[in-house]
Amino acid sequence: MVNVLRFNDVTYLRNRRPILNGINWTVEDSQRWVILGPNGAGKTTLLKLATANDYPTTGTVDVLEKRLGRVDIFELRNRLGFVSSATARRIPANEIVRDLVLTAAYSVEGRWNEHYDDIDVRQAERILAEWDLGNLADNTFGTLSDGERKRALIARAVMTDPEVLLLDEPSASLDLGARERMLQMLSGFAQSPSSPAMIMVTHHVEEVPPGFTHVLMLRDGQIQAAGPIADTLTAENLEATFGMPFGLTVQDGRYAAIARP
Ligand SMILES: Nc1ncnc2c1ncn2[C@@H]1O[C@H](COP(=O)(O)OP(=O)(O)OP(=O)(O)O)[C@@H](O)[C@H]1O
Repeated sequence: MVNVLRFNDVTYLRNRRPILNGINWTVEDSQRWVILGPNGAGKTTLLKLATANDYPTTGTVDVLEKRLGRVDIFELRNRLGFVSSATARRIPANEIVRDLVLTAAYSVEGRWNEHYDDIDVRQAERILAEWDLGNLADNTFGTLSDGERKRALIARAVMTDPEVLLLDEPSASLDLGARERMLQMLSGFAQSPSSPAMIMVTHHVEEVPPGFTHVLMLRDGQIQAAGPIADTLTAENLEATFGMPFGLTVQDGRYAAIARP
């Protein structure tokens, strides 16, 4: 067992305001975590620390057993897969989908004159098929729908065989069909024993893919609840996290929450 993340008493202050406060959190390599919380709770900030894109004000963050502040963060980031809405903005509109995935193995965006090994080409084709992008492989990134772009970015992130895959709101802004397709794929990926640890931020319990094992519920920079999803994703904890009462149902591993009058 490897601890892919360990936050020890982490505080993150901006303008003397605690954006994260007293965070203690450990993620093991077999676990798939959902981070749930309202707007402004600190979810993206938590991911910034987990992806070695910032440092805690106090406390310690270990990523893949390396302490932030004592390790070459560029080397560390190469071992992580991270997809957020900012990732999409960095991709040129004329980038071909196949190249977008293939070039991840060579840490570049935009294909120049690299020579690609057969093994990487085969892996890219397999991943494109796995994320239902086979028919779109020759299209440019700019012509893809939002849902297709998100799948393409996840495919690019998994191309490098990351040791942890972090996703910031992968289902946001998708239509019902695209969201359900995304959830099915994330669920399948989460349930594969060969997949890396996963951490996914969302605002909605309806977007929790079956197969995710743990949930961390955040409000005002503090953990309201964290642990195995079956015990932790409860109506009581949702009320504590979102500040209003909910009725919560679970069917076939899918959650749904409706506000109680
Ligand atoms: N660099 C910064 N300087 C000042 N305030 C910041 C900074 N980064 C984040 N914040 C504030 O910290 C709070 C948490 O922000 P964060 O983006 O982490 O929340 P979030 O849970 O991801 O929200 P959302 O769901 O709306 O994306 C917000 O009130 C935000 O305005």
